Amino acid sequence: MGGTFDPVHHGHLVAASEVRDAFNLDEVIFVPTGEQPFKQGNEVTAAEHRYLMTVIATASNPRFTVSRMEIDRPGTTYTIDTLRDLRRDLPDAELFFITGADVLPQILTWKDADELWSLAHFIGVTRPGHDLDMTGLPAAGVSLMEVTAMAISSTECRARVRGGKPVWYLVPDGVVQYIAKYGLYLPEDDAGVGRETMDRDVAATRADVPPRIVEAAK
Ligand SMILES: Nc1ncnc2c1ncn2[C@@H]1O[C@H](COP(=O)(O)OP(=O)(O)OP(=O)(O)O)[C@@H](O)[C@H]1O
Ligand SMILES: O=C(O)c1ccc[n+]([C@@H]2O[C@H](COP(=O)([O-])O)[C@@H](O)[C@H]2O)c1
Repeated sequence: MGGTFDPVHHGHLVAASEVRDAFNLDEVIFVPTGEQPFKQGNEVTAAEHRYLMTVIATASNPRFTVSRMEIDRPGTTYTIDTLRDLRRDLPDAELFFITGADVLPQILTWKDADELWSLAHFIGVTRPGHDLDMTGLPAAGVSLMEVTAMAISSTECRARVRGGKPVWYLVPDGVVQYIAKYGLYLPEDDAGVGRETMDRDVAATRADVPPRIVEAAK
C-alpha cells in the first residue's frame, strides 16, 4: 500500500487490514512515498517523520511492515520502479497494490501505466466521498473491495492539528504523541510548543491509568 502517509490514519489501517484478511495476504507492506510526482510544490512533511509515524502505527500488527524503498530512492519516485524492485526482491511473490477510490482513476496517468498491471494486481477500496470508478482500467488487473467507511483524510488531520483540535482516535495514539513531540503541522512560530503539548497529552493519558501501573512505569 503506497501513500504519502502525512500522517498515517485509521482509514489507511482499516483498509489495509480488511484487504489483508479478504485476500488472505501474507503481509501488507506500507510504502511511504519519496518525492511523489503529483505532490511536488505541495508542502509534504519530511520523509523520515512520515516513515516513523507509519512504523509506530503498524508496529503492533505482525502482518504489517513498512518499507524505506521509496524514501531512500533519490529523485522523483514512481510506483512502477517500486513494483519492479519488489518483483526483483520477491521473485515468487504474488504482488497486490492497494489504493483508495480517489487514487484509482489517476493510475492511468502514472509513469509506464501500461506495464503496472503485469507487475501487480490492483485493489481499489471504497472511500467516503469518492466513487469507485473502473473507467479505462483493465478489468483483469483490478479488483474492487468495499471496506468499512472511515471518513478520515490526512489533510483533515493536519488541519485539525494546525487549528488546535484533537486528532485522538483519527490516528493511532503513538502517532498523536509523535506529532505533538515534533510539533508537526503547526504554523512555524508555534512548532516550539510541541514538547509541552506532548507532555500534557501523556499526563492526560496517565491520569486514566491505575496508579499502580504509573508507579511501575516510573
Ligand atoms: N479514509 C480512507 N479510506 C480508504 N482509503 C484511503 C483513506 N484515506 C486514504 N486512503 C488511501 O490510502 C492511500 C494513501 O493515501 P494518502 O497517504 O494520500 O492519505 P490521504 O488521507 O488521501 O492524504 P491527503 O488528504 O493528504 O491527500 C491512497 O490510495 C488513498 O486513496
Ligand atoms: O507512479 C506514478 O506515476 C505515481 C503518481 C502519483 C502517485 N503514485 C503513487 O500513488 C500512491 C498514493 O499516493 P498519494 O500521494 O495519493 O498518497 C503512492 O504510492 C504514490 O507513490 C504514483
